[in-house]
Amino acid sequence: MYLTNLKIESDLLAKKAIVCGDPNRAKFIAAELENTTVLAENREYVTYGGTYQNEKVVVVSHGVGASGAAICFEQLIQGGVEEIIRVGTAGSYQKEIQPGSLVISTAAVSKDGLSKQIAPEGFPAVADISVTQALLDASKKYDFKIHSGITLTLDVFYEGALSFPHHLYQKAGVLAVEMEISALFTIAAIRGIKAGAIVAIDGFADADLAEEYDPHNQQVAAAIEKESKIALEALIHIK
Ligand SMILES: O=P(O)(O)O[C@H]1O[C@H](CO)[C@@H](O)[C@H]1O
Ligand SMILES: O=c1cc[nH]c(=O)[nH]1
Repeated sequence: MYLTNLKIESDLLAKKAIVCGDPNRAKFIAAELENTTVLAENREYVTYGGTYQNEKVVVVSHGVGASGAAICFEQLIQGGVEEIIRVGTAGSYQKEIQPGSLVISTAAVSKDGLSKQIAPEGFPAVADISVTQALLDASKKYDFKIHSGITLTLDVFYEGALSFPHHLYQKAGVLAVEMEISALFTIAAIRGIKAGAIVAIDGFADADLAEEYDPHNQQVAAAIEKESKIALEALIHIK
């Protein structure tokens, strides 16, 4: 089957995929594979293939935002992918979750536009339990404090005339905010595949907590390196 937006023949894909927003991060993660090749490129969607500990894996960038990312997720699933881990970045809602930390998302609040247009109101966006367990197990190999809990998925990066009530979600104990996880978890549930997500914290999302936003510093780069290794390790050990 030819997957139009990814511009790839499905038989080039693997059953296991790492996805991330940034095409450069996909390249960085793919460098951890053996026999890495660029399989396809179109728009924000760049697909790498290779093996990790002898398992066939693809690494695919999905761009920024749930709607574009959903095209990527749907086509990967149409192409036979059965397990997907998102390796992202997010803004923290909690003072103790500092930039450079990692968060495993166990579920996401669907504040994106896409999820509510593909599933009924109130449909939960939940990570697959075996993928989450694999991420938690893989993270134990690193001497690094990793948080796990609920994240929030939003379409908004810059506020407009309306303010988003970040403080309510902060008060409710949501750990971090990003822009694609709820779409991934919702699509995975509807299509019957397994998905999970880990994010590197690159700053504080809420204005009350905000410090200077610098997602390109060394601390964040180190966290991205760590989450990439954790995700690859987890991907090949999902039970
Ligand atoms: O770093 P990625 O994976 O792109 O994730 C986060 O970063 C982007 C915003 O800068 C959004 O896509 C958000 O979800
Ligand atoms: O969506 C995002 C991603 C990273 N950091 C944020 O504050 N928001």
